Amino acid sequence: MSNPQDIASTFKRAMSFNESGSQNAVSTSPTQSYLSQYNTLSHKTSKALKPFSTGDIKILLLENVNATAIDVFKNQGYQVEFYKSSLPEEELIEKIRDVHAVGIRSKTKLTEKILKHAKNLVVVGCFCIGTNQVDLEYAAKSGIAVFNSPFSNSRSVAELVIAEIITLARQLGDRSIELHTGTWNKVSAKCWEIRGKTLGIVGYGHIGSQLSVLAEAMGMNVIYYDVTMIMALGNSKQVDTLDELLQRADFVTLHVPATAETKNLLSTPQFAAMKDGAYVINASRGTVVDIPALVEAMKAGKIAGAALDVYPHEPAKNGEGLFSNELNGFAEELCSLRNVILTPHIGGSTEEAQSAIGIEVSSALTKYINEGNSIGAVNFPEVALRDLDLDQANSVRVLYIHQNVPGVLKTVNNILSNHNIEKQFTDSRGDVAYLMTDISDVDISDIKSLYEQLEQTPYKIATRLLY
Ligand SMILES: NC(=O)C1=CN([C@@H]2O[C@H](COP(=O)(O)OP(=O)(O)OC[C@H]3O[C@@H](n4cnc5c(N)ncnc54)[C@H](O)[C@@H]3O)[C@@H](O)[C@H]2O)C=CC1
Ligand SMILES: O=C(O)C(=O)COP(=O)(O)O
Repeated sequence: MSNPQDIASTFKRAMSFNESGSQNAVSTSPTQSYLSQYNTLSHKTSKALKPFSTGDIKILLLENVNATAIDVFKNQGYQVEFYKSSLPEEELIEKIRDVHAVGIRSKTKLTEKILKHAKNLVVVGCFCIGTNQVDLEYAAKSGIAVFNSPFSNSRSVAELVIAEIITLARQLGDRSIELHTGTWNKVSAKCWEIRGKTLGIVGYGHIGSQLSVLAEAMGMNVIYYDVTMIMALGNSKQVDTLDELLQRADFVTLHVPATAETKNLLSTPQFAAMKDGAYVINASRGTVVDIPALVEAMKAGKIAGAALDVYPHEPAKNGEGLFSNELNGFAEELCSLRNVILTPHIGGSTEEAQSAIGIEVSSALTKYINEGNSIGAVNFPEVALRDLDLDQANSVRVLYIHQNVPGVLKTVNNILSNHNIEKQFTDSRGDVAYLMTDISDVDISDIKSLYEQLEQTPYKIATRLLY
């Protein structure tokens, strides 16, 4: 990973324009920006025509994103506004209006309704794995790139699940609650070793496969079901259907994303298909298990225990309970059941994971803001060029996001044709395309006109010039 502090310094030319377009020197003190850019997005106000330096970049961080991220952003000279929790919708709409980047975790929903108000937003950072909380398609069509951390908390989740397998098998939660409330209850009935038992993993991606290795090391047999064919690690075996997995597993654990296909992936028929006395673990998303159906299966004695880390409606901040959201109508019954472990979405909540995610996602955002590099974006064409050649006189990087239709490249290159094109790279993803071009021999007085011509092209979504 490149040192984030180096990123801005690759753009050493200290120039900017004021609103009348005349040239100004920008301070190059270590805490200030070296970067100048024109920036706008198609639906944004004319205010965005005012160029800014990195010191003008505003970052909104929600949900207690790790301090490592704040350090990375502050080292760039960005302005950072930080909140420990997610924000209510109305407040979020207010806060998101002016910012260039927003950092969230799994709780904050960035819907079309909210993103519509984000007039200057260039990039979203999900400081977690899941990106289901963001309207990725609307973001892409609005020229907003979204990044996440694909695996920095995978190990933390896998370790939590290992702990839960043993905790359920030995009824540790119940024994602990009993003794905390004064009852000595020494039992071995229906308490098991996990050695030799079968773990069924649904979703054999980063987390599922990591868990597979740990579970085998403890003597479990591992089978897994995934919609794609994936290489088996160790002695684990892929099965052809979810039903086969459910019929064979003593423990079923879910590691799939929240999609339309995974909604209620485990419901009444699936619980019925499972072994009598099997256990269920869900640390994926709250939509994946039909909790009322789970409650019924547990009350009937079919399922011997469950560990849930995620819920359909999670509280916005610490201190609130599951009961505080009336949509969680199942909460009371769930809490009354024995051998149920309920955790507040802490699968990825370790010091190691959070600090790694903080650095990884903030660095990706910084590279995108400062260089236009979109490699790793989850919703966006992936484009990068090597560093802008600073020895090259009067070079400018043109970042141009547009609708993916024929003829755009011709139009743009016509506009750029008075300059030497040093490097150019384009990529498309669905309806959106992203063109990055380094041009040289640009007289500084031409930049504004170049920008305005690009802005007037018919299929433009957003234009930024870095120089
Ligand atoms: N509890 C927590 O704190 C955390 C929860 N998560 C959740 O765990 C999920 C999985 O994370 P990763 O393993 O990193 O994701 P991943 O993308 O590496 O793996 C997901 C796997 O699920 C498979 N899959 C998708 N749809 C499926 C279906 N209908 N049936 C069977 N398999 C299906 C995919 O092919 C893929 O192999 C994330 O999407 C996130 O929602 C992730 C991190 C922390
Ligand atoms: O990484 C994920 O997808 C998670 O679910 C973890 O979410 P969090 O960062 O704890 O809000």
